[in-house]
Amino acid sequence: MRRFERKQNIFHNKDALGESYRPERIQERDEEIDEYMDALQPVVDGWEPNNVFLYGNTGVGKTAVTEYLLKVLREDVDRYDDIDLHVLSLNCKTLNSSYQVAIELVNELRPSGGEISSTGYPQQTVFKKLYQELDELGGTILVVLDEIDSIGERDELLYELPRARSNGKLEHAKVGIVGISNDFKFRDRLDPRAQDTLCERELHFPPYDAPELQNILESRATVALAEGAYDDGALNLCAALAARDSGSARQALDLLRLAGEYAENRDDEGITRDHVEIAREKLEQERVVEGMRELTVNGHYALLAVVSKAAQRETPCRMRDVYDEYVSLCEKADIEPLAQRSIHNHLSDLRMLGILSAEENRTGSRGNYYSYALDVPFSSAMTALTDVLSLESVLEDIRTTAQRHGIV
Ligand SMILES: Nc1ncnc2c1ncn2[C@@H]1O[C@H](COP(=O)(O)OP(=O)(O)OP(=O)(O)O)[C@@H](O)[C@H]1O
Repeated sequence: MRRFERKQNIFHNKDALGESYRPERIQERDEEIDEYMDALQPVVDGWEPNNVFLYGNTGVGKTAVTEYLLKVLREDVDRYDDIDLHVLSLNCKTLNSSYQVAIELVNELRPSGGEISSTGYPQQTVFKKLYQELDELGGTILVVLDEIDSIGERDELLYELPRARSNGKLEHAKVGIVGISNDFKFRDRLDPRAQDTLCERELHFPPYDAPELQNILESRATVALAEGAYDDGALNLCAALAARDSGSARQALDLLRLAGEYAENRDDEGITRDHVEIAREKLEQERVVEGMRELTVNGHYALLAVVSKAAQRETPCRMRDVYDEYVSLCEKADIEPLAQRSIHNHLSDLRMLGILSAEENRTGSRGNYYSYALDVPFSSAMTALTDVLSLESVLEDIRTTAQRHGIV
């Protein structure tokens, strides 16, 4: 039987490529950090904090920069005796109303054993309890709400909390909210009053380009990887792939970590571009499988229709043609097809998930239309569909057609 044996020829500190690692230094965000520091300056000056709203795609450093700056801020305000700074951080992912967020905040502020139950109170009672707790703590309190968009339409807390002091509900505490989101539409959907308060200072974090990701990776690789276990080529490719796809540092780091695992499992001496290519395929595959979980059966069929068109080398193809293909697949599977409008919505979802791409074509007087194509490798989409659809003969036909057209 094989036994475990320590392998550390590739990784020096693998955790440094993981999600929980806090980088010592933040690369490529000098401008955003400057703006962010300006927004937080009133804290150091002893005034009421600004409310700050940070937005940008996933993996572009919103959380990393926030954690880094709050650490610096805490250290720096230590020099001033008259500032008593507290930071309350909450990820709102599973909390979808002001009520739930307020309950979580109250419970975070209360000693263990003194928590309140998550149901059964009128909202204003929970808010009142929150103000009491905040006032008891006193000083300057920054409430960091990550993934704040989860709060949805019930966003009353976002305008009531920042106004609590001026409305006489807080006496001792000066509260500021730092909201973080990767949903670009969230801000526009907010109640106008909440929008005015929360977005007092807005900071946009744009996606990273390849040279920026290269620098971030280089700095992380020196901590995470063993000396001589990687070359610029491998880092370059991780940076280029992530920049082309999403501009996310998380994606670039994931690629590097996975490529390192492949190299390690195969007892190779260092990470090469080939390992990165394998890692890319694996990550893409995971993304499709993950995305597929969110789809209904008809979403799977909509994707199958595009996959079938791709097998015939007929993508990008128009909605009309995707729909005809979808109807014919439904007939083969003996299911009732949905109307074209619904399939259009499914294709939009697939596009949002990064599984399909859509190209806009201009036709002049007759308006514009979209052409759809796969945005993931054909083989990844096929594997994911094979897992969720029991349609062996249809899938086999598509596979044969693809082989005939030289698509693998
Ligand atoms: N400028 C940077 N310098 C160093 N590391 C970075 C930088 N930007 C991002 N990272 C790293 O990339 C990963 C993702 O960053 P982070 O979690 O901050 O992204 P985010 O914008 O908050 O994403 P999400 O919206 O998905 O929460 C983390 O491991 C983080 O340490």
